[in-house]
Amino acid sequence: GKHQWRCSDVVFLCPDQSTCEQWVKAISNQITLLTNRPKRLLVYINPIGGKKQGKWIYDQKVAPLFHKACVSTDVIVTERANHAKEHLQTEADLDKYDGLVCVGGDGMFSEIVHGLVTRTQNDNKVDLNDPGAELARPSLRIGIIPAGSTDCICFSTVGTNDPVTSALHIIVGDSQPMDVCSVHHNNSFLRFSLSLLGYGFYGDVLSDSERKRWLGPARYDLAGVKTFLNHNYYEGTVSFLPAEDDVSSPRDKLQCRSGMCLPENTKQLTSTLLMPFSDRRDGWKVINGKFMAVNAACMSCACPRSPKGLSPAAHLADGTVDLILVRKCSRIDFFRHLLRHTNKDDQFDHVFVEVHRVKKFDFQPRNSETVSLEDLSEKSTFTPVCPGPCTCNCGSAHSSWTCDGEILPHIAIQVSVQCQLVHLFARGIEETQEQQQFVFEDL
Ligand SMILES: Nc1ncnc2c1ncn2[C@@H]1O[C@H](COP(=O)(O)OP(=O)(O)OP(=O)(O)O)[C@@H](O)[C@H]1O
Ligand SMILES: CCCCCCCCCCCCC/C=C/[C@@H](O)[C@H](CO)NC(C)=O
Ligand SMILES: [Ca+2]
Repeated sequence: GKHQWRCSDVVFLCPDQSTCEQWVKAISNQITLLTNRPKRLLVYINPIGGKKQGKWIYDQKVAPLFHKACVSTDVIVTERANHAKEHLQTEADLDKYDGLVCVGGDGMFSEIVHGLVTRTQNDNKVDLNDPGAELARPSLRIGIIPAGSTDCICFSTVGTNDPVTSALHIIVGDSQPMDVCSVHHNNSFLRFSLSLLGYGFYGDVLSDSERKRWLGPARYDLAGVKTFLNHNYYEGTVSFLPAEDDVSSPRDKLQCRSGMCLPENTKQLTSTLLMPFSDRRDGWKVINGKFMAVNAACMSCACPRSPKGLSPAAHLADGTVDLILVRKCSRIDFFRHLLRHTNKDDQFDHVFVEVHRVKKFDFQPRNSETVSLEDLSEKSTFTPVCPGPCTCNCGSAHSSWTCDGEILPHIAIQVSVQCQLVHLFARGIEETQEQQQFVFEDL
């Protein structure tokens, strides 16, 4: 139930010992032939993510399963932020492994993706600072054992944040391609975004919640209430290159399900992704406005707090990102919109909300960009950074971007989707039995 997998024992009865041994040998041989199953994994554990249970979860729930399945592991418990990233970038002997495992939350997974992807670009002499560069794809898959606060990437790719389920997807060698957004400031690479890139409301929530990390996962609730009460809006210009209209839409109610976002099914969607960078302004649209939030969801961003996610129909591996613009509105309207993140109502069905499926977008804050995080760091996000003296929540304030829970050092950014850049040990969210039954009856 609820996308959770469990181990189960199957008892085979046979007449004698030698038949039994033959069966065991035959089964072992068959399993050895399954080349998609990893045999050797490099595991990184973040001991301080979420409720600080990462090490316990791995030792108690995951390691025994890997042992049973004859998967050997090298385990590194991180000692500081960026430990895993730096190890992957410079030291790790990646040829020894069939995959990586991340025990932690979205921030820890982001570290591992940054380490692996940067290492792959260095090995292939690809310049990450070039926004038009075609990035090389890493050969190793990554498994996520959820042990964070939000675990959005695990939830959006598996349908649950359950360590045993994730361990079993790793053991059976599932493979799910995943889009990654690259974020640049001018010609300088800032970060990759794997789940939510958010300016305005979510940027402010994340800036504030980082100061409350000692509260654990509850920091998001407290920061959320505070940010909501502040009710800030921000002015800026969003320019974007839309995906082809006839392919799919963020409002088509077609949720990304297992098998949908496989390479053979997404050729049509990705065929025009490799356009020369000089042509980038052809077909672009520009929107100026006052925004409560500018959100870019590379995947649905489903998580326990928002079971359908910020963009329920976003696809994991179609080479697009859903750009959600929430314009200035009343507090009560914004509350209605936020509430719909948590229930089944359509969060885009408001006049002040628009959503676009795009391949690339730029954001430019009003008053042009000379503001960087260094300029902002001394000032609280809740004190508007205005050109002149100001005490109200006026539109000349700047927010900051949250990128998978990290704050970006710049506000003017350029974003492009790197189609299927990484692969996870996952298979996408499977239809539940009731959903399958429903489709069958419909047919
Ligand atoms: N040993 C460590 N000490 C301090 N920080 C660490 C350590 N190992 C990793 N980190 C950092 O901790 C940050 C948060 O970790 P993680 O994402 O696992 O948990 P979370 O923030 O609680 O969950 P979520 O991202 O799902 O909301 C990561 O950005 C990572 O860089
Ligand atoms: C009136 C009730 C309002 C409740 C609104 C709840 C909406 C929660 C939506 C959370 C979306 C999370 C998307 C994932 C983001 C992650 O990248 C990041 C790091 O883990 N986590 C957060 C919380 O930003
Ligand atoms: Ca996508």
